[in-house]
Amino acid sequence: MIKRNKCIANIKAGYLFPEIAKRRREFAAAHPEAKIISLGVGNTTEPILPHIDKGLTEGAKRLGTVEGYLGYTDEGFLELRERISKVFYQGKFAPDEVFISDGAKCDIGRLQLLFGAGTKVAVQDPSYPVYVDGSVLIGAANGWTGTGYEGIAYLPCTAENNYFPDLSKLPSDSIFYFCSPNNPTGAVANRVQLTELVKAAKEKGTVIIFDAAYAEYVRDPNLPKSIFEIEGARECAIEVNSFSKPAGFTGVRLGWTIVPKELKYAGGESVNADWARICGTIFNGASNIAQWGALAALDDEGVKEMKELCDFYLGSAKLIREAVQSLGIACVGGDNSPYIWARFPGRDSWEVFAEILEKCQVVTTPGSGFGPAGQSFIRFSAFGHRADIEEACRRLARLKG
Ligand SMILES: Cc1ncc(COP(=O)(O)O)c(/C=N/[C@@H](CCC(=O)O)C(=O)O)c1O
Repeated sequence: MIKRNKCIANIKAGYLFPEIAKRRREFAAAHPEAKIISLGVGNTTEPILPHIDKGLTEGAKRLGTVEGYLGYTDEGFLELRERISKVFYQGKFAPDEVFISDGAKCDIGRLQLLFGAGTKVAVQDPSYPVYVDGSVLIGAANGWTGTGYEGIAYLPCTAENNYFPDLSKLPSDSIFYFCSPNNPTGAVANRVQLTELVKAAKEKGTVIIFDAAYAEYVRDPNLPKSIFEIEGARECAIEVNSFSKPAGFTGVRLGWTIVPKELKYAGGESVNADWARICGTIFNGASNIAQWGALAALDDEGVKEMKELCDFYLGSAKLIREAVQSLGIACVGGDNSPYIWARFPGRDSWEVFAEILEKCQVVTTPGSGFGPAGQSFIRFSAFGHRADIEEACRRLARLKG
């Protein structure tokens, strides 16, 4: 009989968000009258705005015509790769450094293949679970020790260090997943911090995998939206990004990864060439319809619509932050990100999750699901219809006393 892949045996049962969905179903079954509101999974809820939606629908119609039909497009439409470079990176990347994908999570999973088993992995703690779970699945980390996975370097990002890690703890010759604006803390690294990060990575031979999935939520003009705003990043960083949160493409599926040609392995081989080989071998390209939608999102009208959508969710984040703060609960985030990170000192995150669900019929995300340093925190997501956000904020008052 075939033996089970030990890497899958190593991973704790249940990815975070399906576990939350399971507990929500159980609660709903026990309380059929409850009108549950989700401030949990960061899944967009608002309709795609007209100009971008027209890009998708016209793209779909094109497929029904002889002259418009397109099959496989491999690394993606040349025009889309050029426009991503122009709109987000001042044109400083050649099209063959821009890889179109079916989403940032999918690319994060595939990027693990570039570095494979036995690579040292460092993450911010807390952070998006895919970095750690993906590393365990590929064999770059081992079993659960009770507080974390063996082989992962967890770099705490806490109130005490203003949610920026101590880079002296960054292992050499590792890959370091860095997310800014951060999921779940909402912290955005400033230019000085990212400059320190690039300097440390180059000194240590570390590759930064910079996850910029929430970059379009940054509203402070002094805060960087990309690691490539920092001198020297081309030699030590890969950037992953997505249309999910700025355009509402969580179900449409369209992301991209930037792999600069300057990025080399220890032996001088090209990481960009290997990424092209991996994508060409196990990925048959993003949907053409999604790519036409992304092209619409990147013209002047589409860029305006993405800003409008992000502003809408940021408005909801502000309401949640005010509601949580009015309870005397310390929290961060929500100003340049759609997540609020609230601290419940001395409490177990899953217990607070259960209390909020019980008392308020509101689903949240327990901070411990993002890593050991997330214990005693709760993440509130601003992705919801405004009426639901307002109702959830009213209900949170039940936590008083
Ligand atoms: C830092 C970060 N990077 C990538 C993604 C997913 O991007 P896409 O695969 O492009 O939709 C996400 C999505 N996160 C949501 C959805 C959950 C999930 O993707 O597993 C959440 O944290 O609630 C993310 O937070």
